[in-house]
Amino acid sequence: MTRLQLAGVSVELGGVPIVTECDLEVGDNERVGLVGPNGSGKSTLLRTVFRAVDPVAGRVALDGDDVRSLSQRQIARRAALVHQEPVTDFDFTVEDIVALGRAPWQGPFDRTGPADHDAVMNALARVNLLDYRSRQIGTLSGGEKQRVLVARAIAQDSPLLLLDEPTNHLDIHAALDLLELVRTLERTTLCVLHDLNFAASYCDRLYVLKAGRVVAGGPPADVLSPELVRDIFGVECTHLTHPTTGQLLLAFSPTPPRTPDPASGNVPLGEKMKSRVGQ
Ligand SMILES: Nc1ncnc2c1ncn2[C@@H]1O[C@H](COP(=O)(O)OP(=O)(O)OP(=O)(O)O)[C@@H](O)[C@H]1O
Repeated sequence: MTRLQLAGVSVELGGVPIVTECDLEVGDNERVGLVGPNGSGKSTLLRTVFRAVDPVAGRVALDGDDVRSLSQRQIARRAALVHQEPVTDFDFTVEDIVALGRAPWQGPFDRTGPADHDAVMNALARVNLLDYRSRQIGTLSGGEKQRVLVARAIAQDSPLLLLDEPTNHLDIHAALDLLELVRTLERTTLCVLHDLNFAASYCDRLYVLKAGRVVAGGPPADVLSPELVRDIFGVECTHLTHPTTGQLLLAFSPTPPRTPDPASGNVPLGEKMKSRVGQ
């Protein structure tokens, strides 16, 4: 049983407010998505769970326990993170990286035991990377490295999964496979997603962040209204129904171009590019 709660969380970085008074909850076995424009604070919110950054106000709690009262090991036993940074440690094999997921369960002088080995092999099999286990991590493609990070989180065997753009680098087949895999893991999940159709079809509930504030929360079909998508992302969106699954499908089109205003320096990107190529 795992529940994540963020209550009134505010974060400052370098003295600048990045996240302001965020309330967010992920219930046991729920899959919750976090969406919002680039720079809106999604990764920063995830980072508060691991105390990579501490809020200046509010509380982050795992199963009711303030994360500030937990050691890093205790947090890692409850929550695993699949982050965005590329893995570049050339000296490590794929198996070494996935085995790091077992560290929270091992004592300082423990050697990797049969149970750890089984967990690592099982995790590699779940992401179809068993044949890659002896490869140096630096020799893998971006999508393969992403799957290694997911395998590490599976091996970590914590009830809460935090995923920061897990479909980054993945082709459409691999992306759908990965989302389906995470669904079958049946863990409590908070997932940052940029693809709103993935968010709509994969998540039970969504939160929308804008400039560090939670501006909407609820079931995807309610949250991702054409009005909200226009307001938050600046694009037009139409709700369709998938012909076979019956799920919500969002179709996007650009908003009508804004009138360029060179005097204010507020020139849309497309206009800037045209002027650069002399059109
Ligand atoms: N150490 C820092 N000092 C100052 N500002 C920072 C620092 N780290 C991040 N930021 C800023 O915080 C804001 C939120 O960043 P964050 O990575 O949380 O956004 P995000 O919503 O995850 O973005 P993206 O979708 O692009 O990954 C950004 O404007 C970023 O530039």
